[in-house]
Amino acid sequence: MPAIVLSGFLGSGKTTLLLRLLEATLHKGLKPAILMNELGKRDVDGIGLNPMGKDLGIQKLLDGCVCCSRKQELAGKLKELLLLKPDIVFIELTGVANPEEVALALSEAELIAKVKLHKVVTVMDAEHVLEYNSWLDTDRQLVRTLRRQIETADLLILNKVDLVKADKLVKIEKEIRKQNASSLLMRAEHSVIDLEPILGGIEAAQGAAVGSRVMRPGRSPLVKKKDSANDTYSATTPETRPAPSFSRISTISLQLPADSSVTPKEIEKFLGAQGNNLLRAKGFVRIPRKNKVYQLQFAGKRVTWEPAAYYDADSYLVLIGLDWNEQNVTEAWEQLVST
Ligand SMILES: Nc1nc2c(ncn2[C@@H]2O[C@H](COP(=O)(O)OP(=O)(O)OP(=O)(O)O)[C@@H](O)[C@H]2O)c(=O)[nH]1
Repeated sequence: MPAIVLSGFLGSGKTTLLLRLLEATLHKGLKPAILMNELGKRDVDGIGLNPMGKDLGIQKLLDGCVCCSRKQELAGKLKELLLLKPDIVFIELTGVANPEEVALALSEAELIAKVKLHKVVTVMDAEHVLEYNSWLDTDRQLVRTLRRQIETADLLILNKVDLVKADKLVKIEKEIRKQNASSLLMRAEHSVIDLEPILGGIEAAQGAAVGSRVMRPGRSPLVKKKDSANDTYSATTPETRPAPSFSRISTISLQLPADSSVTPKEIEKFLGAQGNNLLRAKGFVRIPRKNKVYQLQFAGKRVTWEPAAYYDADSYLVLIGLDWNEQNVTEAWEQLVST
């Protein structure tokens, strides 16, 4: 089973790309499966993920990162997907995952004969990709991870170009090229791109015709040692392992009572009050005045509300933050929803 790994910082457009890839895969008459990893305790992205009305094989790994705390579960989830006999599996990582870790996990003994890494795709938010160094400078591990996402990708997608002026795009591309000079770099709005560079060759995947590939090592000395027998990186020697992806990120799940009269504006103000500590927020909120559920997205410091007719249960938000005081955030939320 060929695997395509989707990486990229929180909110850059991975799920948006995943939806396009799923549609394209189905159009080709291929059967996709999905492994979604979310940092938060509750799923948001996987809800309503049924492109072209199809229910797809999907496994979710919540509440942690498949590259570290949930790593042991990766093999089990992939094996469950294999039982569905898909032609391809898409693995959407959390925004703070180092794709190298997943590549290593795929080369472990129990998976190596069954799952082959086909492509690593990294999606970048054009509006913020150059700011991460200064914005996240308290977490050097995280900054390193974001560099590795770029350095090790086979394909780089500079997404959200609608939010950036043309001359700045050229500057961003130059900076990206310093980190990865050779991989295909494409501009995109809402992750619309020619998908052939990602999906090309998958037709031949049935019967394991797509060969294993070696992950781009990039320029970092962290992962270099290749297991020549298997043409993959060795996951056995500790000194060759990539550094952990991040250190000071944590998530909070917040509940909104059914009878709450909190307005979208108040929620936006609450999110804004978290400043640079808040990296990402998403969830579902019923707005009583409209008697409708909306999906809230806070990504790259922008908030959007989309009607979510496919979701009709409790209101909740998942927040991902860096270096924050979880208790303060939770208390501020409780105060907001109780007034
Ligand atoms: N303006 C603009 N918004 C975009 C674009 N691509 C995606 N978005 C929006 O950005 C938000 C985050 O997109 P997702 O696809 O969920 O991002 P993600 O990388 O999967 O997010 P996480 O998995 O939470 O890290 C959503 O509100 C998208 O609609 C784009 O090109 N331009």
